[in-house]
Formats: sequence, C-alpha cells, structure tokens
Amino acid sequence: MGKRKTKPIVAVVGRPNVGKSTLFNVLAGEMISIVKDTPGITRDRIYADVSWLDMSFTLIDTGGIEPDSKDVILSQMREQAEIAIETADVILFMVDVKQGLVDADAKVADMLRKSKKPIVLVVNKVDHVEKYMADVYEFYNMGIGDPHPISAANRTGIGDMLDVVTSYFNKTVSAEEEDERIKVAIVGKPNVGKSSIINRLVGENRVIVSDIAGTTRDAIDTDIRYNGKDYVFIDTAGLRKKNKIKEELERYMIVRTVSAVERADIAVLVIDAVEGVTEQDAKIAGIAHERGKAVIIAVNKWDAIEKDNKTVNKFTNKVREVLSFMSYAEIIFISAVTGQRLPKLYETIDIVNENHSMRVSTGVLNEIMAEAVALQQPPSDKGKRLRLYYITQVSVKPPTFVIFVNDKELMHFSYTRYIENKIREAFGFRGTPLKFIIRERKENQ
Ligand SMILES: Nc1nc2c(ncn2[C@@H]2O[C@H](COP(=O)(O)OP(=O)(O)OP(=O)(O)O)[C@@H](O)[C@H]2O)c(=O)[nH]1
Ligand SMILES: Nc1nc2c(ncn2[C@@H]2O[C@H](COP(=O)(O)OP(=O)(O)OP(=O)(O)O)[C@@H](O)[C@H]2O)c(=O)[nH]1
Repeated sequence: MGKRKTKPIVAVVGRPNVGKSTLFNVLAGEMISIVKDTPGITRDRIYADVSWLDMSFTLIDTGGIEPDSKDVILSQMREQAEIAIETADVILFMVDVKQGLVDADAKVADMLRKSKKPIVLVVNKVDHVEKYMADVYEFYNMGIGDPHPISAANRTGIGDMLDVVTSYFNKTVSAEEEDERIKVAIVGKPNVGKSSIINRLVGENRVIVSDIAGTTRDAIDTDIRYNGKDYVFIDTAGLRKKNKIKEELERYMIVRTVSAVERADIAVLVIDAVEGVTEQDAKIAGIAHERGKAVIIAVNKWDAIEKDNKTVNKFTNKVREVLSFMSYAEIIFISAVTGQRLPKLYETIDIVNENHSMRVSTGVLNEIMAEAVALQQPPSDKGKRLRLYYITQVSVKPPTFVIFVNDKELMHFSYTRYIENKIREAFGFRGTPLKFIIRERKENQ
C-alpha cells in the first residue's frame, strides 16, 4: 500500500444507435457512484466507475450529440476516436450486427489500428447467437482483431467482453507503480491560464523528456525537476474549439479532465481571478473531489485585478462558498504572467502530497475518537444510541478510515464530519479529502 492506484480508462467509441448508452447503463448501472454531497454536479453519463471481479476502471462515453448526416457522423466518430486514443488505456469499439459493417466503421477502424492502443471490437445486438454468428464473423474484415458478440439489452456476452478488456490492464499498472514522480494535473476551464502556468514553470527549469515515449497522451505531460524532486505536470489545455457547440466542448473538457485527474495524485484547479469562481469551476473541482485526489485551488491572473487589503479574504470566501464540498483544498493566488508565488505552488504541492499519503497509527486515532465522543455525545434514535467502537486507517491517497459502530443507521453524516474535523485538528491532512467507511460490529465481538 501507499503506491498510487491508477484506474485504467476505457473509452467507448461507436456510431449513433449502436447501443453505447445501453452498454454504459448495464456496466455502470447501479454501480455508478454518485457522490451525493457534491452539490452543483449534475452528472450526465459521460463517465462512470465500473468494477469487474477484483478490477475497476473508469468508463468514458466519447459520443456526443446525435448528428444528422452521414458526413457529420464520420467526422464526429473521428473526433470520438481521437479523444479515445488520447485518453484511454483500452478502446472499446462498438458496432451493430443488425446494421452490419458500414463504411464509417471501417474508416474509424483504420484510425484506431494506427494508434496501437488495445482495441476491443464489440458487436452489439447479437440477441440470438445462432442466428447472428455469421454476421458477427463479417467484422473480422475490419482488421482489428476478434469481434466479441454481446447483447447489451439482454446483458449477454458482457462477462466475456470484460475479461478481454481487463486483460489489457496489468501491463500499464506495473509500469506506473515504479514511477516515483509527483503527478500533478493542471485542470480548469478554457482560458484560465493552464498552459501559461506550465510554460512559466518550464521556462525556469530544466525539462526532462518523458522516458515513456511513443504514446500520444505523453505529449501533454511535462516533466520538471525542481529542488531535486521530479514532477510531472499533466495538462488539459489546448482544446480544439473549432466547429464545436457548447455541449460538445463541455463533454470533451470533462473527458479530458477525468483522464488527467485519474493519472495524477494532485489536481491544481486553476480559476480565473478576473472572472471569479463559477459553476463550471465547481464541476471540474467535483471530478477531483470524487476521485479522492489532493486539491490545490490556484487563483490565476492575480496581477490583472484591482486589489485592496480585503481582496484575498473576499475571494477566498467566495471560493469556499461555491466549492463548499472541498473545504480541505488549499488556495493560492498566483500569476503565470509575473511568476508571482509560483515557488509557493511547488511548496504547496509538496505539502498536500505528503498529507495525501500520510498514515496515522491506530492507537492515536482511537485516542482522538474517544476524546471526541466524550466531548460531544453521539446521536441516538428511538432510544438507541450510536456507539463508536474502533477506528483504523486502511489506506492512503486518499487517507481512508474504517469506523466500527453498533448501528450504521445511527452514524449520521454530521457526526462523521465531526470526527473528521477532530482528526484534521490533530493532523491537518491539508489539501486532501478523507474517506470514511462505516462498518457494523456486534457489541461483544
Ligand atoms: N436488439 C437490441 N437492441 C439494442 C441492444 N442494445 C441497444 N439496443 C437498442 O438500440 C437503440 C440504441 O441504443 P443506445 O444505447 O441509445 O445507442 P447509442 O449508441 O448510445 O446511441 P447514441 O446515443 O445515439 O449515440 C435503442 O433502441 C436500444 O434499445 C441489444 O443488445 N439488442
Ligand atoms: N494577466 C494575466 N493573464 C494571463 C495569466 N495567465 C494567462 N493569462 C492569459 O490568459 C489567456 C489564456 O491563457 P492560456 O494559458 O492559454 O489558458 P489555458 O487555460 O491554457 O486555455 P485553454 O488552452 O483554452 O484551455 C492568455 O491570453 C494568457 O496570456 C496571468 O497570470 N495574468
């Protein structure tokens, strides 16, 4: 433990109507982990966490809006495929047995093949295997490997398909585990100054060319050695804006943010000081929050606003209000243009990195919990009082605690929050979310 757990990313590519949403619902369905205490985040099904046996991955639906002409379909699919190639560890290419092999599929298959990414060809709507098997074989002609028949609607073939998908995971995971560099995703809506920050950081420091060459997505990774430590900055800037309608842009922004954040330990959320903090910032922040990453809120363009001695406080309060679900996040005020407080950005990265992987001994945790319980009586309901028996930290990144209680129903969110605050008072855990798992245990166990 203590190693970074990177969840692989699986992107679904396919023409309209082949059944992507249906598959998405089958895989994510009830398992979709909506974080209820993250307000402002209406989560459309752009991405979801999926578990299969002992593995888990992030599923991304790259499909945008419904196009209406054949030309648009092809160009849209190309966009989807590009996003998938850029962000995914495994690409799930979905076709429809009832429509057969169409030209657009073949063209996209060519693109995917060239990317050298693992591709799983999934043939959907094979509701009767005997009836359709001959049609399934036709898809061998695409030259991207074996077609895997499924019926998303009937939920058949899904397990075999997942076995193939997950069989590609191990290789990437072991390579990442060797990696001791501090991984920082620079996220934020367009035009807040993400590239400017990275350029400024690069300008002042030697850049080491990434040693994992050859993959498209490393093009957006920047390695920097600073004060004898190695950092990787993962960029989400430079979204191609041409020909994009608002909803599409937003989808791509989210897909890229999820992919960057997933590969990082720390997310630096860049906010534009001139524009102030917005709901769009909250949406991006929510991605880092629900993924349990350490978070630094960097208010950029600080050079560009009029300031008096109350400005920092006012801005801080506003950020705390809009991003109330991440009160743990560090806030700093920077300028990519003047370089103001960029050294402090590194300092803050180091601090939150340490806190994100900090471990507290069980003995000390139980002392703190006992004290907390003595100070504020746990809640009761219908004559039954909550009892907290034991607390232990089970993992890091983010720090995760298990609390054993007599009755889970009695452990209200507010009391968990109270215990969390006591733990933070004692240890800080600056910049990192904490996770709590509540377990029931019999009185005399
Ligand atoms: N017979 C059959 N129909 C299916 C199956 N899976 C999906 N469908 C149907 O195919 C249609 C399209 O499914 P969707 O999941 O919406 O397809 P999509 O690829 O997400 O489509 P877009 O949102 O347009 O990109 C729906 O009418 C589904 O009910 C299947 O396994 N068998
Ligand atoms: N005054 C001021 N302007 C800045 C600062 N940082 C960036 N800018 C300007 O803001 C604009 C956007 O900066 P970028 O670095 O391209 O922003 P980005 O977030 O990478 O944008 P996308 O590529 O669209 O995601 C540019 O005109 C920059 O010159 C800053 O600290 N102060």
